[in-house]
Amino acid sequence: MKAIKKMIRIIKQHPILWIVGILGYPVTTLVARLIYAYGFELYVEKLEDKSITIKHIALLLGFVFVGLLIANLLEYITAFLIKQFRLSARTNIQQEIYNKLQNGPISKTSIYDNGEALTRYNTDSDLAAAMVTDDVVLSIYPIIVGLGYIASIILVNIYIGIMVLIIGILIIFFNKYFVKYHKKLNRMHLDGEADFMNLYQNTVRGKMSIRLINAEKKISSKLQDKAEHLKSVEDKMGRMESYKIITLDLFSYICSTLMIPVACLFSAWGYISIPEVILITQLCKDIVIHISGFGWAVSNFKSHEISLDRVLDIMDIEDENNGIKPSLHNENEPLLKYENVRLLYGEKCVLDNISLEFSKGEIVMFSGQSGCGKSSLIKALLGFVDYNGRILYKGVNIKDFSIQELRKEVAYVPERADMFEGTVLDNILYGDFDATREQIVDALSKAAIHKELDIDYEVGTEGMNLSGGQKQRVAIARSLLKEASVIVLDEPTAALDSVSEKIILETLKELKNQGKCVIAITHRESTLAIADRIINI
Ligand SMILES: Nc1ncnc2c1ncn2[C@@H]1O[C@H](COP(=O)(O)OP(=O)(O)OP(=O)(O)O)[C@@H](O)[C@H]1O
Repeated sequence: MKAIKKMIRIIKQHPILWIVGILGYPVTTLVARLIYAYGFELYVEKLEDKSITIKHIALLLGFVFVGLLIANLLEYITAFLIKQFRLSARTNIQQEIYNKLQNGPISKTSIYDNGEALTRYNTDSDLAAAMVTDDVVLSIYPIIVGLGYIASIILVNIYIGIMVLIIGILIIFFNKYFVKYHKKLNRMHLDGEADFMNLYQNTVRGKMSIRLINAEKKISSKLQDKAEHLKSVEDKMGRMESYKIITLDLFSYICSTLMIPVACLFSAWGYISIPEVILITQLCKDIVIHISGFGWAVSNFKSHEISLDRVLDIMDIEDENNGIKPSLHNENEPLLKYENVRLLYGEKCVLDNISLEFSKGEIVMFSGQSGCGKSSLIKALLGFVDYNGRILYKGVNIKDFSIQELRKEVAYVPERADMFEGTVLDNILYGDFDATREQIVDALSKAAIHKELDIDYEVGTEGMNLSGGQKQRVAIARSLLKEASVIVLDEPTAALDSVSEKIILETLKELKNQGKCVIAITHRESTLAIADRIINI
């Protein structure tokens, strides 16, 4: 029941396509088989009253042929529909995962960075889509077709019908053990894959550091260990499938074969005719194969459910708050106020009982021991770290208005700024796509970058063609275009020479004179010198 509730999230995307695709295949197969059984029954009647003619045989063949042709055509169409649904479900899941990772709160989404995000995006979304489509079709198919057959056999001979039912229940019971084991293995496999991808990506990015510390062999053996762990889980999965074939399938075949002598016995006792023996044994074989197929489908269904859970973990994250727009500044209120703020990473408290005020037209700098929580304190303002207590902007609790609107008011230059594929100009324009050429040139010169870099210079993937200090200054130029009221800079001068630092400090003073509130984190004495207030954390 729980699984169905979870599946509905995905099915809701195209319910009609799903229903027709899921039901079409087993229903058309059943109809085709029933047409065949009906034709066979008519044939037996004619045989029994010895009135069979070539015309009857031709009619039977024609009847069966047309029936099967129509059924196959419908089967083909429904199989096509379910395939379409599966592909669109996978794409929709992937899009939702991507959007959630972009729009969900950073404090909740960052645990899915790297390999974990990739595994959930690729493997889990595919298996989750397979669960709501192929696994459901393969589970429903034997139920509908098997029950239809059992009903027909019960109609022909109630004792044989009940025997088949008992065998079916035994097979399903037997399969329970495999379901549990399959599920456990699948979880191990997905965790192992994410773990492997995490290390793999991490080492590809960090290849320079790895060479510098001569750790190639160590890292490569670590990666090898993880790959071997994955392989051993895959081996176990393969072995489980083999055990299943030699136990469950063998059991099913023995049962279906045993039905032939049983039906003959019933015939010898005069309960059923010879043609009925043929019909029953043929149907019994079919039923037992279907029931065993049901066992396989349930195993897959249950183990793929883990993937559905893993994609729902991400899909259920709520977007960042989209509350009201900020109200006008009440001149009596400080521009920004922290009230008894307690910063949290999950259960871990980083800073407690922080109360601070910031006004327009001032430069406030934070300094303090590494790891004491300076960056986290300003990240809370931007919604990147969870906290208790209140942060007020223009007198309004920031949790009450849209985080996107708030971010328009606050420009943030992190310690390690992200660069995106494209030119210096492309990267700066993220601050304001409508900026004029004069504004861009002005921002570049205030960020002390205009003499060094041409605006059409390609920054490369993740800014690999720029130095650390250049990246920082491009990020400062980007933030200057934003025209924000609060400018927050994390170690803005740490990677700069004294000439560039001087230009940046002049820019900060200019921002202050324009009535902006400048907040910076720094350890550098020369930078601290221009602060109106220094707060030691
Ligand atoms: N995503 C995270 N999850 C859990 N703990 C974190 C996370 N990010 C930071 N921390 C912890 O929070 C504490 C404060 O980190 P923060 O980066 O705010 O310190 P900082 O004062 O800015 O340090 P530095 O001067 O070295 O940059 C540290 O103990 C760090 O281990």
